[in-house]
Amino acid sequence: MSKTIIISNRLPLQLKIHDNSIETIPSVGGLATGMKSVHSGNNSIWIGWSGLTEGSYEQSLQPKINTALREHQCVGVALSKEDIDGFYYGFSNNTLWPLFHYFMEYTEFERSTWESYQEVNQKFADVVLDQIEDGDTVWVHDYQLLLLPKLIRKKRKNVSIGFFLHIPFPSYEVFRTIPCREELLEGILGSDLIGFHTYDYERHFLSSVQRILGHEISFNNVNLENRVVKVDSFPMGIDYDKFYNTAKFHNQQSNKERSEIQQEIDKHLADTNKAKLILSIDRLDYTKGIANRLRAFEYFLEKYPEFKGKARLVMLAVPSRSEVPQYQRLKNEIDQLVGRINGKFAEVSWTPIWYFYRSLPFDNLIDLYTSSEVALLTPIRDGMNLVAKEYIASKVDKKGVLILSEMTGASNEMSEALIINPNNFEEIADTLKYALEMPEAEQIKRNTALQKRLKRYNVEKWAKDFMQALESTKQVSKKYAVQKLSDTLQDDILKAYKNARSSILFVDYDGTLAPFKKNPADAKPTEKIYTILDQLQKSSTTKLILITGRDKKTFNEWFGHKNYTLITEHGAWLKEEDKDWEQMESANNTWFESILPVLESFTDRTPGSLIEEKNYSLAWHFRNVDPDLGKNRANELKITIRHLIANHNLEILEGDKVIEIKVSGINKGKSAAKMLIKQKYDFVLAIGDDWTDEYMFKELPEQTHTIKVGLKKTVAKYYVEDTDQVHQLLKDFATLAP
Ligand SMILES: O=P(O)(O)OC[C@H]1O[C@H](O[C@H]2O[C@H](CO)[C@@H](O)[C@H](O)[C@H]2O)[C@H](O)[C@@H](O)[C@@H]1O
Ligand SMILES: O=c1ccn([C@@H]2O[C@H](COP(=O)(O)OP(=O)(O)O)[C@@H](O)[C@H]2O)c(=O)[nH]1
Repeated sequence: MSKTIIISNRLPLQLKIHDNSIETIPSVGGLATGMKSVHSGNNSIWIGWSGLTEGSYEQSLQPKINTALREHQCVGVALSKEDIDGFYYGFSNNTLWPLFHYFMEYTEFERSTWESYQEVNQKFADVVLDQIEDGDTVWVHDYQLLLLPKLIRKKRKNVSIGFFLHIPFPSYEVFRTIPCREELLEGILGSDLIGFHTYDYERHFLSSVQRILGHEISFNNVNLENRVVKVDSFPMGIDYDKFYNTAKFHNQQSNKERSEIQQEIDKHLADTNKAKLILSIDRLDYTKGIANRLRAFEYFLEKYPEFKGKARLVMLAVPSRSEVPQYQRLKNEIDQLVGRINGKFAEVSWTPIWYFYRSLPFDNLIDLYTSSEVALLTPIRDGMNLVAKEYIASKVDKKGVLILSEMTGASNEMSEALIINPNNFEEIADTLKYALEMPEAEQIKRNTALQKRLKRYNVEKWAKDFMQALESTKQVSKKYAVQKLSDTLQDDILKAYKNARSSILFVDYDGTLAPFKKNPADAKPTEKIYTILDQLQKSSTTKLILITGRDKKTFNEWFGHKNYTLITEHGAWLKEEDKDWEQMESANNTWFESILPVLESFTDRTPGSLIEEKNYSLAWHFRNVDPDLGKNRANELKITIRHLIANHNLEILEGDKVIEIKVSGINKGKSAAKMLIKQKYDFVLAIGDDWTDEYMFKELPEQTHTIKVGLKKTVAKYYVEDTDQVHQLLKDFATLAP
């Protein structure tokens, strides 16, 4: 039975060793609770780091550790202290974390931590590969494991791989600054489905993939040579019922049953001078805007002194990544700020800030959520921010006001909150005043709408949606109605070829025999290509035809000395084996003088584009142009030359990143069909990769074996993954050739 494998840096439980016995502490974070529905039953395992470093405990404890993990269907990845320093504190949290949150000034690139990151991703891959079987589904989580999807796919082709990023994906302009940008993108693209919290992160990712790796994007699909990767947004939810029901339960508790913290808060509430509580909860992280929040609160008290003694900030900062220098500096800054502000404003019966630097158990979090009139969450950047959602879910009476930074992923879905720019103190101060004075009816109205949405799209729904989308990515090739050329199908085709008395093979060049190069002139045939073609050419019963959009001159240079049959410029020219070139279609190029100046003006203002002049056609290439600009200019070009095309009886062919203008009625389909009139063949095969080859696939007789290179929209019957597979196929033909 196939299983699901969840992989994240941290496991849903952390291990601690006390006097040779092992304590398992369940993780309370959103991910652990959210994945409960996926990580249940006997058919799922969770792979991650247990929190223990190699060498920090007696080796004899290892079996006990494994058993403790196994009881929770977990498998540990053993990491050393050096791994944690390089991979976790180093590359993950000193490079990727600040860069992805737009803190470029904190981002350090170090060769050694990058190496450690690669090694640890490989360690994760080794454990996964040990556990995985064909047909399994894998869900990889977060920025610590960006290389993992590719490492798994390299070894296991028949598994479904999903990846979800919990933090923002930055804009291309920021992402491009990282030296190992290609490796990171290629690592993620090992997946079948890539998920983000918001559409913005999704489009930033797609833009980087398009600009850095040059892959074609259609809607939210990345078209790789051999696969389609789906990219989508899935805003993570929370376990709504857990927060709501616990808060409800707390509200019903008697004084004695209540927690110590709650009793302290109750005392405060009973005070005649009770101040309204403004809550903030976050890990102590520079992305959370804690220092800004304190300064904004100070400004608020200065601007609206009437709130002195009437409002109090309760700030819970959870210790985090304390080995990273930026976090240590931030801790000092916050300690000082809290001290200064409290010193400046405190009165005998009131201090403006209650500051806790620790983590609190779940029940105490609920106490804070239910007792605070306002939540003030001001991250400078935050992938989602689950605290915002938890605060609203805990408001059983629907009273309370959420002030939320527009830089959080959560703000996209929580428009009924008071949304602020965390850098605008004026706005924060005014919004705080508005929140503290908001009529109850308005609070209830806003929170009713928010709760409804949070309850519906809870974390279980989020996980289910992701898994369903991953399942449906398997259907993509079905959508294109083209079948993968499996080993069995290939054997059938080879058998038919072997039995045929005469065969004809139409083989396209660029993207089929030779992979694309930045400069078309560089895509020269290799020795390997010549060897395969030479072998095929030897067969007395096979006619091999190279059919291309390229110009006669180039093909003559590359293949003129061979005896292959060549068709160039889509069918304008034909060279049959050792004969001379002959014109296949009557064509002229007198129209060049009207079109060339237009193409030149487009080339001048479109950096990276170039014109290819053939005998009877002109091609405008934009492979090396910024992808958006290229697309826009190509559309503009088509409109600009529309009337010229009509006047000269020309037509436009759209290839892969190329617009070609040529005499109407010449195409690969027509010329291939002409070759079949000359002689009868009982085996016909056509293979090509782009739009111009579709003419062949359409025009050739129904029984033709039509093969597309790459999984793209096509009328061909089968597809192969890449040029390597084409080489292999042609080699097999050559071996069988009579
Ligand atoms: O494991 P740590 O280094 O201690 O960090 C804790 C987690 O922080 C990050 O959380 C993110 O995920 C949340 C849920 O999707 C999201 O709401 C938040 O905005 C993110 O910052 C990190 O992504 C996790 O991997 C860490 O475990
Ligand atoms: O003492 C605490 C404070 C917070 N949290 C939890 O930590 C998570 C913080 O998630 P968020 O998305 O807000 O930010 P992150 O820390 O993941 O960047 C929330 O689920 C909180 O309930 C916790 O478990 N203990």
